[in-house]
Amino acid sequence: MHTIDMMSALVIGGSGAFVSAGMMRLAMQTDRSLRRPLRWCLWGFLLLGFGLSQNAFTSWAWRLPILVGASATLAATALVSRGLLALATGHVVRHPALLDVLLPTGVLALAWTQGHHAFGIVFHAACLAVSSAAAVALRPALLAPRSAAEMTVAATMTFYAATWAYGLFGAMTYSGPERRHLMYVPEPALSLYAATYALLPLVVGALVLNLANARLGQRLRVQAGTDELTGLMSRRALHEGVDAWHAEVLAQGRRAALLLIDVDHFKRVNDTFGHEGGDEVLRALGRHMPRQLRAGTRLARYGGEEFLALLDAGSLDEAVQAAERLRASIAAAPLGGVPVTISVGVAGWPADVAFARALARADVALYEAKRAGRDRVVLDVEPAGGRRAGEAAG
Ligand SMILES: Nc1nc2c(ncn2[C@@H]2O[C@H](COP(=O)(O)OP(=O)(O)OP(=O)(O)O)[C@@H](O)[C@H]2O)c(=O)[nH]1
Repeated sequence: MHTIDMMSALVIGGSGAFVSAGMMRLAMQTDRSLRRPLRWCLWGFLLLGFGLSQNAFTSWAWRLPILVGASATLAATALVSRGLLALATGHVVRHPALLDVLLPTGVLALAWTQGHHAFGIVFHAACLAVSSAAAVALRPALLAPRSAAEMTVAATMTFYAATWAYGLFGAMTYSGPERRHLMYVPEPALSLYAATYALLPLVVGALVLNLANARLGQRLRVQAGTDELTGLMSRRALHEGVDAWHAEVLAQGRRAALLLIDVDHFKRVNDTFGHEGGDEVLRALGRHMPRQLRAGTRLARYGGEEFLALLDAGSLDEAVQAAERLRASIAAAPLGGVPVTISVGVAGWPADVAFARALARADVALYEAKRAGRDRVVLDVEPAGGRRAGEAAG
């Protein structure tokens, strides 16, 4: 009865592994960057499907299929673990993937010559070693997961390692006749094992896809939050956290200030040095400006040659001084081989004022700086009774 359960499990598990291999093939087409780990999983599932199904269908009298099935299962565990590890933690195992296939086959072939009991023990010990190594490597994903997918993968690998540990115990204490299906756990646990191994290829396949999706989403989020040319925060990323940042600064009893920064006569830079030369200046600004501003300042590329810095300062004067230091440092040294200057509009962002309103005030101040001759910093004075930007600082 249990033997038939095990055979059904091998058929179901084998089919599931082949379906999972197909899913890996499809996923590889959607995203090239994850091709390598997905390819390892694809080969792993193919081997697993082959190993499980040929064990279900070959004659009971043959012992060789047991060796082949065991080698395929062990190699599959190593390959899929390698893929899961790369997807969950970014850690890439260095040795060639072929070793994951050849090494288990060699070890098991040696053990096979020592009879079924020794073989069962070595097989379980090897599977336990491979799956435990993966579970240990995935520990960060279990203890401090960045996504539910990561945590589920780590939990599944831990569970999988535990099943091999119990299997090893079963193989070591087993003293009956040779079993064909390699599972030497006591009879009552056999059905549970059958169900587990029937479901596992599909569960792990779904997890691999989930993890690949999470990786992809993470990469897209980073890409969306980063300006491609300068490596600074994108306008969208700056907008996302802006209100929380404002509340935090005010809660600390500090002033929030906006520095709207625009490169002067940038059209001339492009006209003289070409668009590529202009891009190089923007890249150099992306490297230079964060070094000049205090750590923790949120700096984004806001438009073509326009940048926005969110500053927390003790006073608006302090913010103006920071802007002035930035302006002077850029005027003093050519960036990307091109001498450029910047104009900066500074505005305070008081409590109960919307971000858009504070930004509009910084824009007015920037306009004043341009109008007054560029290469300067102008502080906007929040209109009280209609005072205009530039009057206080100009
Ligand atoms: N190379 C390069 N140029 C850009 C990029 N984005 C915008 N620009 C150029 O920046 C220039 C901005 O020109 P304007 O808005 O007229 O201003 P300006 O020449 O800097 O003059 P002022 O701002 O008045 O000092 C335009 O020529 C845009 O084509 C970019 O990503 N790379």
